[in-house]
Amino acid sequence: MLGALADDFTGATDLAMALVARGFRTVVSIGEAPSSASPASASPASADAVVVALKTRTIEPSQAVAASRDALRSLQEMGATQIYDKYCSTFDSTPRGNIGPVLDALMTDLGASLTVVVPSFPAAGRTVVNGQLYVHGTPLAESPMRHHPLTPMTDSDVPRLLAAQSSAVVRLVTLETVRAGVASVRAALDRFLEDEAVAVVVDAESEGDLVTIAAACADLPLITGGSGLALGLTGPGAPPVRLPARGGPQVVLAGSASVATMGQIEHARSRMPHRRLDLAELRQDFPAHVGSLVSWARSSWSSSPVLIYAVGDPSDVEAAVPDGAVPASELIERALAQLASDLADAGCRELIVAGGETSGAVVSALGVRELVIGQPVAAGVTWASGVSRGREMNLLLKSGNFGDVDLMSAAWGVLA
Ligand SMILES: Nc1ncnc2c1ncn2[C@@H]1O[C@H](COP(=O)(O)OP(=O)(O)OP(=O)(O)O)[C@@H](O)[C@H]1O
Ligand SMILES: O=C(O)[C@@H](O)C(=O)CO
Repeated sequence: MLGALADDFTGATDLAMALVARGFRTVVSIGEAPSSASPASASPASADAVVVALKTRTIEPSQAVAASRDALRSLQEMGATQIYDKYCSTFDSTPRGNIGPVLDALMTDLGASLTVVVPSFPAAGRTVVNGQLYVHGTPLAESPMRHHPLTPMTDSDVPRLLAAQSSAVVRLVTLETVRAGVASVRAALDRFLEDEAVAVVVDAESEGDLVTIAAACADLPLITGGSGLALGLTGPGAPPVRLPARGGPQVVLAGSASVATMGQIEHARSRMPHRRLDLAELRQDFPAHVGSLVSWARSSWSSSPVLIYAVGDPSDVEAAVPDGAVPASELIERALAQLASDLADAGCRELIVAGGETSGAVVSALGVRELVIGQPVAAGVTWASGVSRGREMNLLLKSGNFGDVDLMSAAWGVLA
């Protein structure tokens, strides 16, 4: 069995959909290893891959390490023979972590002397050449990720980013070696082996490169990267699951401030009823503001999906927290989580959530323990289903920068 841990929930479904596409019967477990009450279609006993969805990207490094170690232990108890540490294809992190500290801890616990670091995800425009991470051809530090509210990325050099937060010796394998084939990559990795733990950043520009890298890493106890590396893995050929439409009201909750999400919000605003969360009102009377949005959604959702969002324009992002106030990110995550919970109670069984941190807050509030992966929607974006308070719900957890501009209105059609 392949055991994986993802540092956010959208990343978990991104990886799981890649594994499903490669023939793995895959279960996504929320926050911990699966229970025995998994859906029969993907019970952990019969799973070829288990992805544990964590919310560790931006928490204290020590907490991220502890949660990742717990997840590793559970995966090992379930018989995982290789571990896949999934982080963002744009290496979202701060100089303190959490990619490095988690990688260090997993290497120690697994007794791994060497691992690879492969953020590339060419289908979503993320490539690594000479250790430099590009987003649709633009260096990461010049891309909109520079202005991310929680993990602003101001350097494009993956070895340097990693070295700042990891105690492993950091090395690089360039594209030339990758293009020379599996044996060349394997030989390069072997040459880097030394007494200390070694993390090797490996260039990849195409899916063919990722297939080569995955083959060269088949024997490593730990591999790390975005979801692209999974394209080189091969499962036993389990058929994909087709989720049914659930009927009833459809809701979009967007906490992401990413450029792609803003474009999708703008597109959706001309097609569906919409409201923006008001930070001042949330600070003044949180329950009243959330309550008014619940009433508005219920009176608006009979003939169209409804959209509630946090950021429609970059100027909506709160740069500095007013003195003594709760940070905007915390308020917005709490508000969207409460809205998801109240709207599910009011009958919503189909929900799109934009943003990884946001998805973590929403899915936890819904009490969903496991996700089954259904129909793909776009690169890295998929429908999934989970049980919330005894009811099956269809959930689409969208990474901030993923999906076409019409995703918020078009994705529902994939379920029909
Ligand atoms: N107006 C705002 N001011 C400051 N922070 C905000 C504002 N609106 C939203 N946020 C916060 O920004 C963060 C966005 O992170 P989230 O992971 O949800 O989206 P993303 O980074 O675009 O997605 P992903 O991680 O999948 O790429 C959330 O914590 C959210 O609460
Ligand atoms: O790898 C990615 O880009 C996504 O799965 C993600 O983690 C964004 O939060």
